[in-house]
Amino acid sequence: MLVMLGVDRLDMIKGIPQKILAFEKFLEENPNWRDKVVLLQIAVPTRTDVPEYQKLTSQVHEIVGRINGRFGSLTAVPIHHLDRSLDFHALCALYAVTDVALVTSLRDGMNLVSYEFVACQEAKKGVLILSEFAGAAQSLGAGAILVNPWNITEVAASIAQALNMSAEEREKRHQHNFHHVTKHTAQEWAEMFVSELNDTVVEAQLRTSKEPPELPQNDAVERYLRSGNRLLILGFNSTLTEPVDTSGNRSDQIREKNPNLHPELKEHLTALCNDKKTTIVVLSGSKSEVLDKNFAEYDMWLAAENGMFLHHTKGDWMTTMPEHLNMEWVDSLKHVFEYFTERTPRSEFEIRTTSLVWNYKYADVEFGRLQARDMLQHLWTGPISNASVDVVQGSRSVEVRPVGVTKGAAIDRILGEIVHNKSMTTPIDYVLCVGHFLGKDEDVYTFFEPELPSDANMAKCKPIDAPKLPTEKKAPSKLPATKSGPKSSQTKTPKPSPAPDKRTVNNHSSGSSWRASPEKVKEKEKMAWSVLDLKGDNYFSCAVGRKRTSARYLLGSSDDVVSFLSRLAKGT
Ligand SMILES: O=P(O)(O)OC[C@H]1O[C@H](O[C@H]2O[C@H](CO)[C@@H](O)[C@H](O)[C@H]2O)[C@H](O)[C@@H](O)[C@@H]1O
Repeated sequence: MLVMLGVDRLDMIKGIPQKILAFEKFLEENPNWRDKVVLLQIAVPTRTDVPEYQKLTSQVHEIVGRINGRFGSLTAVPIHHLDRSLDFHALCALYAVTDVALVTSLRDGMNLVSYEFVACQEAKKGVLILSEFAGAAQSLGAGAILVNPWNITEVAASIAQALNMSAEEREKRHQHNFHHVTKHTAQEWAEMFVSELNDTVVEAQLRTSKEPPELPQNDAVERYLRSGNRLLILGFNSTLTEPVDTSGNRSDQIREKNPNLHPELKEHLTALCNDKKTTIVVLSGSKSEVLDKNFAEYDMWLAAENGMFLHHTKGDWMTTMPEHLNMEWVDSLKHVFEYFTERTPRSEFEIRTTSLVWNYKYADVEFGRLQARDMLQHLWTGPISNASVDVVQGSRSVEVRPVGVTKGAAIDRILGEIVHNKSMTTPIDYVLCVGHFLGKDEDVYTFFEPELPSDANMAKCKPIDAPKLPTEKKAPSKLPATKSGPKSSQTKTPKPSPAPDKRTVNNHSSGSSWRASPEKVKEKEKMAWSVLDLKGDNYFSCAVGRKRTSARYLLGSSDDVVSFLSRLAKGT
């Protein structure tokens, strides 16, 4: 005898009459199954004093009675209907012995029963028939048989399909759902929720914070000249690139897809890169190929895809990606990005190794914004509703990346690698961090935030209670002997691949891995911290072309960045 199970509050939205009627139709059409399957319906009483609910109870009892009368025999009753709840252990036991669970909600926010059923089915690998109108259909839909509960014929056919399903197919479907239920736990949800909540706090602070002042260029140049070990972190797009017309006018002029390095920067950048006391890192969202194309000739560090890939222009690319970066969501999102790219003239869609980016910089601004709004709605209610991803909305773009991929999160690892590679023993005492970064990536500004500058006016311009990392980045009295540190074994070039998690080879023993072991990463991060001796006045974070920012200062455009860098290079 196979067991089918329904567990619902006895409520109109649960579609209990529809479920029982579908079961009746199934028995009608499949006489061979009579006496071989039983439907156990636990109908937990609710709002029993409300006449509509009393009516529903009578209606259900009447249908159950009729069906049992019609298909029952001396030895078997097709439906066991219980107007009661069960204690949790009994319920779990019941879930575990069930062959087919039947959820026919006409409307349901989520439907916990489907998750509980899947969680208890590790041994049995039963089938879940699930209403497409239950929220759970979004996450368990791929493993379940989805039905429209109003369509009695369809539900009856699905019951037949479930009962006759081969063991292999049951296993496959179960594994899909079991993986989902065990991976996306309440703990994971809570972490994501808190992280999103924190983001909204940061965004709100940015909205209410005062506009920072212009970069005090004279002071920044003077301090640069007086310091012994400088670190310059530069963004790429709209920071070091030639200005482009993004007025949103409808023009069909042909333009390069990727922006190019500002033509007036070359000479100054060369001079800065050749200065032994200066280390330059271009930290960009762009792919490694784009950065190589623009910066290969300079003696500097390139950090592509928001710091997930790193190399010195004379060395090989390596990854700084966290071990378990999940990119499973990419495939289900691609078609959404394609859909909006096709329908938004002059918008672009880029698949990076660690993110998907839709950019409407060159499209009609108003139309682009409307499309972006629709796209976000589409994303949130569909493919990413259960994925650990961040949707990063720019002024003219939408990006999706795994949670935790930000420039600020990567900088620790980048610094560790640079300090180790250069065998740096003099503390870094000057940091300039300039970019036209997305809000999410502004964490790179706060990463370096040391003590507040002595200037009282400056202090006022800082966002109140902005989230801060340790208040001062200071070297211990003794610097580590970095020269004897282990040599990096990361020696491969990142190749564009749609599924980076598949190529995170961690073959330390062979020495061919291009991901450092967690121990090595930690060691290098520690090293980075120990060579930072940054006083507030020697720290210049600067947002380009933005007004609301957590950076200390502003510059208007990439033209201003070039002119400032030329002053640093010339020492004027
Ligand atoms: O990472 P970078 O190379 O330094 O560039 C910064 C970001 O540039 C792009 O975003 C900017 O342009 C978008 C399109 O106009 C706009 O929506 C966003 O607000 C800007 O920040 C790029 O899309 C990002 O991936 C870069 O991180």
